[in-house]
Amino acid sequence: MEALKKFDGQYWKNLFDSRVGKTTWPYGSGVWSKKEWVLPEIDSDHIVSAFEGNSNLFWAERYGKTVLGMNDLWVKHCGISHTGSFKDLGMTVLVSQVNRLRKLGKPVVGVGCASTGDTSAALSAYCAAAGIPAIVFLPANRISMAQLVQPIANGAKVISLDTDFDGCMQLIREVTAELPIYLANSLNSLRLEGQKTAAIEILQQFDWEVPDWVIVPGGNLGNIYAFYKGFQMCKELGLVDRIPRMVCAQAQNANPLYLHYKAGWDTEFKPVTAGTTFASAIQIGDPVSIDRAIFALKNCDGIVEEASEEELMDAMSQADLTGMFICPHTGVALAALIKLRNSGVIQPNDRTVVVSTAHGLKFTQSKIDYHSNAIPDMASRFANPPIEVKADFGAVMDVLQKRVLSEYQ
Ligand SMILES: Cc1ncc(COP(=O)(O)O)c(C=O)c1O
Ligand SMILES: N[C@@H](CCOP(=O)(O)O)C(=O)O
Repeated sequence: MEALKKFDGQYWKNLFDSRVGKTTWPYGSGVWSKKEWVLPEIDSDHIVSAFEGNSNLFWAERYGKTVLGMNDLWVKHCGISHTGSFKDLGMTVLVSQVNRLRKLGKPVVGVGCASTGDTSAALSAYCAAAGIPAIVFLPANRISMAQLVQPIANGAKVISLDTDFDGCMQLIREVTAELPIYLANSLNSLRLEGQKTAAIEILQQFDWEVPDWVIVPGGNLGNIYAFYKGFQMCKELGLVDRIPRMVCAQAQNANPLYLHYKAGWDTEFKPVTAGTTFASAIQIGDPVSIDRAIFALKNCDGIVEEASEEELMDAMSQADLTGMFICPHTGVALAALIKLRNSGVIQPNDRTVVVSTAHGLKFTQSKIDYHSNAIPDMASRFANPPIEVKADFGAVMDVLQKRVLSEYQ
């Protein structure tokens, strides 16, 4: 920070703005366009990048106005990315550093992680791009098919374990303590250095105006800290004069941070056994970045909210009906927003950013189940199942009359 403070806020804003929309290596990446703040000393030739970042900050006009009575609701689509989740932002940094270490002759034989599906996808892709062996520990039958196929296709060693994510995490920590395999989960701060650029990017996309709220779905809890760090650096280095309040949103079935927040922060943190949730990538009971998350939330006057399965699926489905195609984790964040709007904590004119963490196409089975009304004990209020019609002109006209034209009469 001392070195960065030699330049003023305007210098950094001009530098970062000058790199947007260019392809100059490596600054065309949203992460590496902030290289001086991320990993300044790495040689550009050692960087492994898919030009990640620079993701769409989408004005959710229809959803905001019709569902929440809000004018200034935005969705930061971090999941519209190389491997379909925000993990690319951190993985480019971690794998670049490993690439550098290997080029310097350090004994790193491979990189390993435990994963609920997105970290493994990102690790496998970046390692494959650099020719570095990747080893991923996955909880058997707990991740989506689209997520599972990603490391398989990218040539990683996929170890499917008969345990949950927390069990996989425990094992990978033990294994990497014994073998020269580099640990790629978010307790490695290189990951967070990359992920923090999404926060800087939000400020940049708002022309360095600070939103009132940023809502982030939380699981292993690295990302909420990464966002805090990005915002805080912008404040400390003079690019903005305040930071937003943040909300960490958890699934009710995997809510250890929420329980800790409700208990008043000062009690001892108790991990939980995470239950099944459609937001499967945040089915985590013993988050590795718990201390960082608490630090971040305390320092931004943050809030933790939770969402039931029905609330998160309804929120996701209703958002999809306004043209988005979001993942269930983003549904958790939107459900938290609905609660905070209803309780008056978030005001109609507050500028609010919901962080969308993965692409909806990775979680199509949950959408199919919802729209087929196939989820037990769920009303699926926004289900839109296909209408099966005989291939006959009269039958088709009949259906259109009843299901389409009648709505306009
Ligand atoms: C899609 C998705 N959303 C949210 C999260 C939560 O991020 P974090 O683990 O950094 O809290 C994860 C991973 O945990 C994820 O894969
Ligand atoms: N959702 C994550 C869980 C692991 O998180 P990490 O950020 O610590 O790697 C995943 O996709 O694996």
